[in-house]
Amino acid sequence: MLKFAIAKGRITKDSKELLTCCGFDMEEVNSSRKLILYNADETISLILLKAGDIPLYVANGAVDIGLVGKDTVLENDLDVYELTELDFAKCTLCVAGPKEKVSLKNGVRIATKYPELTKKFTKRRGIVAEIITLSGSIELAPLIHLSDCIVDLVQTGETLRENDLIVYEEILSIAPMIIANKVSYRTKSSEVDAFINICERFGK
Ligand SMILES: Nc1ncnc2c1ncn2[C@@H]1O[C@H](COP(=O)(O)OP(=O)(O)OP(=O)(O)O)[C@@H](O)[C@H]1O
Ligand SMILES: O=P(O)(O)OC[C@H]1O[C@H](OP(=O)(O)OP(=O)(O)O)[C@H](O)[C@@H]1O
Repeated sequence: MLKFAIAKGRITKDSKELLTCCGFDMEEVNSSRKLILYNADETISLILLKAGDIPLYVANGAVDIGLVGKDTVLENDLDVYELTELDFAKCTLCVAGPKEKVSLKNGVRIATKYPELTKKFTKRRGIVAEIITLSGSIELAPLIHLSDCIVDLVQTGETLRENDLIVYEEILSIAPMIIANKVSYRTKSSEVDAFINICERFGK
């Protein structure tokens, strides 16, 4: 049986077609409080986790594969295979801030859920920033002067618009991706390949 981790919430909803095709009952996926569910022919177990924990579960082999945003994979930088990127729920990791533009210079205060990616970005820029790590509602930080600007995901741009913020710069394109445990990839190769085929068919 293939152990497949997915984040509860947004990604699960966006992956409805894929999960249905794998034989999962979406009503059960969306309403059950169970954290492990099985598909119809019991070939795949679905492990429901917080997005940020998935790379760790995959890296240590507690699960075989995971469907998780590229942002989370890069932020955690663990030893997993990055197998394929899917073509839905795309967004962009951006630097954003108040309309009266703040310059990205030494000492700039950046709020983010992505401290490692932000560190890499500021290093590439040759600046030393104060990185403020938050776990949500990132757009709030510059509004109440906790930070000067933010590094966060932008999809429709609605959250920025409604909070009078603008994109300063795009850092990285983000899409959901499939990651695999390195041992599982060898020992369960036919199951993993079959699963990837379904993902690529339904993730486009
Ligand atoms: N606005 C968005 N548009 C498209 N994809 C997004 C968007 N926001 C997040 N994602 C993707 O979905 C993944 C999970 O995001 P989600 O907001 O559901 O969880 P989280 O913020 O990591 O945790 P939680 O909301 O459970 O505290 C992200 O890692 C990212 O890849
Ligand atoms: O461009 P948009 O379509 O408005 O999407 C962008 C928003 O979506 C994500 O937030 P999420 O919904 O995960 O909320 P949280 O980070 O506050 O938990 C992201 O962190 C942005 O705030």
